[in-house]
Amino acid sequence: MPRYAQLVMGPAGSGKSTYCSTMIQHAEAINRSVQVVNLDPAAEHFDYPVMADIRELIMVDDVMEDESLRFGPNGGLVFCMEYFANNFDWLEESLGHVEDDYILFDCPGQIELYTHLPVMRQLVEQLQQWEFRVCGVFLVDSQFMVETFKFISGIMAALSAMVSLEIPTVNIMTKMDLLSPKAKKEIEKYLDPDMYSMMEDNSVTIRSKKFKKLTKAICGLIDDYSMVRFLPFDRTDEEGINIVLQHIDFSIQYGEDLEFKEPKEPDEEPDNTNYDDFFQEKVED
Ligand SMILES: Nc1nc2c(ncn2[C@@H]2O[C@H](COP(=O)(O)OP(=O)(O)OP(=O)(O)O)[C@@H](O)[C@H]2O)c(=O)[nH]1
Ligand SMILES: [Mg+2]
Repeated sequence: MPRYAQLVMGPAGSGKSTYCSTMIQHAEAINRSVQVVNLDPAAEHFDYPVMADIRELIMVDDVMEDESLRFGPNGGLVFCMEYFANNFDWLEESLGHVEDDYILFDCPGQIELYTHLPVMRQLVEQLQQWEFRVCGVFLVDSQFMVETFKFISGIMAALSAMVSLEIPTVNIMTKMDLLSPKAKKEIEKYLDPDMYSMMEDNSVTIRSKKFKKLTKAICGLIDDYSMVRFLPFDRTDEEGINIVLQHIDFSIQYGEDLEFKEPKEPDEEPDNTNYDDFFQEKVED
């Protein structure tokens, strides 16, 4: 039986930990068992119960205080994640092996983890070896997405995670509840974007010819391959949260192995319908 995982990623402060705790509450409300693993060695506080916590293995503060290492916060985090990648047996032990597990991994916010460092990919490969079906969930703060160029850079970050991890990914715009009604209307066009027209709308503001060409090529790539779409995430909207969860479940085929219930026989069908006779008559005609 497969197990299921969501890798919750995104830039610092994009709402990863809040997403995890919202999902846990939602899962409880719909009577589903979902658990969270904290993979952020610098996490200070989060308001969900954890199944495992990377800080039991290693903490950024300890690494920074170490006289021989002398790391700052970002170098310290990279060191921690590399240490984690060399000690996956800790994770295996913490996860145990429960069939049909559904686990959210709350990842750190350093963007370099998703662009060029190998640790997240190693984690994905390891989880797949443990029979997990993994879905990437890439969060971007909607507050930073209401302008075309910010939007393009958000998309590029999501794309680089998708390309480097090679797993199905669902992109999410968080903190929708903070947007004004006007900004909400404005952001609709970014949820299912038409990159070509977006580029046309804004090309007046680009002065450099070279930069214009490059931006156009990037927009074309994104549009031609329909690579990035965003789902809105408002933590106060149960229905919206359910839609997000359904998209993720679909991408990892959650529920496919659940027992199928026979549909009820329709009442209106007469008991004495004899299909053999029906077809027999047709043939004879
Ligand atoms: N109003 C509102 N605030 C949110 C939402 N999601 C997150 N926040 C706030 O944004 C801040 C950062 O949220 P976190 O969930 O800690 O973000 P994170 O991505 O886990 O941050 P790091 O782990 O530091 O990278 C917190 O103050 C949250 O309360 C949301 O959907 N709505
Ligand atoms: Mg967090």
